[in-house]
Amino acid sequence: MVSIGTISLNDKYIQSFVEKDELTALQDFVESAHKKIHEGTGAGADYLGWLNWPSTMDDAEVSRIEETALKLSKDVDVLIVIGIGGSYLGAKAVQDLLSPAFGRTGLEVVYAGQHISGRYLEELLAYIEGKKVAVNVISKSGTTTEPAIAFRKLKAWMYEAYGEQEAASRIIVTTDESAGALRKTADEAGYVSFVIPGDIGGRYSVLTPVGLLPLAAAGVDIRQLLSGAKQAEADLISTNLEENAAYAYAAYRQVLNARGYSTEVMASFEPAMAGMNEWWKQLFGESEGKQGKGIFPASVIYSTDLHSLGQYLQNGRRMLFETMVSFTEDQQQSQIPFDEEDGDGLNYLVDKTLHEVNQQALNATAMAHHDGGVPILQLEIPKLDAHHTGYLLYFFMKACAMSAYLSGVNPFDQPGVEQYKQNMFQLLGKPGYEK
Ligand SMILES: O=P(O)(O)OC[C@H]1O[C@](O)(CO)[C@@H](O)[C@@H]1O
Repeated sequence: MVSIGTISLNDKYIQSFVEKDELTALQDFVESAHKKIHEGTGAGADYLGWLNWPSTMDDAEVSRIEETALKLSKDVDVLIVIGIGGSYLGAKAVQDLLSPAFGRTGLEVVYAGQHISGRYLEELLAYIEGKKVAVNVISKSGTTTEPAIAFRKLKAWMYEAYGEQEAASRIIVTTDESAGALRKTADEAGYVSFVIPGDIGGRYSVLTPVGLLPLAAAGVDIRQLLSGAKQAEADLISTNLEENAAYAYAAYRQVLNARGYSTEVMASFEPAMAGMNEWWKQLFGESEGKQGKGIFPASVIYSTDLHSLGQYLQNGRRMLFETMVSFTEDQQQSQIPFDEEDGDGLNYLVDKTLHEVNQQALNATAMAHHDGGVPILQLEIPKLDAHHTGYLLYFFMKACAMSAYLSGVNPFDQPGVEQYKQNMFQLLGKPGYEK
């Protein structure tokens, strides 16, 4: 168990697969990768801005985000966040994790520009008819096709619905400080704008205005989110694998990968984690999947997926390891009621809460999958709130940088994402892409 700091790494169900020596053998490599991260001596060092971001973010900018969100909450029914990949996954992940599943009150935050579905966009346009709408378009380049199409359509709708001046006051741009098509548009049209720091890539940008503005608009306490990340920044500094759970997680991943466990399944027993799983998949998938290397990131929500993928996890091809994320505190104390007839035979559980039952489901699944040949890492988080969510985000970013450097790749580029774009531009006849 590596438990210095807020998140503990429980390695109980890994010990029969990995010898302690295998992990400690990586200690020197961890130290060298740590230098790459902290001294900026590795590949992609121009994109290390996220490392000290929680402790250095300008407080006045946090206030400006909060003020903009407050104004939106008074003037607007629906905020449409337009972006793809790292431009929206973090905000959606945190919003889904921290907002109630039902009966969300206040400003509604919805997403567009993550795909080219005409059906989705037309349904969205029909949905916002008669509502007070604002748009936050998020794109560093401003030319990514999917969000650019969504923005063009929504902008046209807004100019038609509100007229030029009011529509412009309802558009907020988050983009590069000085470069790119969207910066030019924002400056020319006089849109309110926020800056994506030049040294922070999309998938590491959730704690910048990219994630913070939509989250503040959705009612998330962004100062608590940042305070958790700041604590993680301070905690996850040791190079000792016995003291730094993020580095131990990264090192275990690489040991397992070397043993042929090439797929990692992120598993949670909390359905609100589904969005976080998607954010995590982009973070690790884009950071590590290159040069023919990388652990394939997959995800499940249990118990739901125990009744779809559970069979495969238990008895299928043995190239999987699981990372189970759980929250320790029972925040709801939701009881199972007594039933006189006990037709379902559940009366034996009446003195237990759903949290306790769910925790035993996790233990039972971990035991079963372990016995079926699946190594399991367990990340234990004390509580599900904004502070601990901020901690978790930073934990994964730090672990990802370490893991990618350990595997010998640049954690901060994504050259492979271009290939489909080139083909698509050629097929669509974009000028300049004829060949
Ligand atoms: O912000 P942009 O330029 O629209 O790019 C969107 C996304 O595309 C990527 O560059 C590649 O998937 C991500 O890192 C980024 O979040």
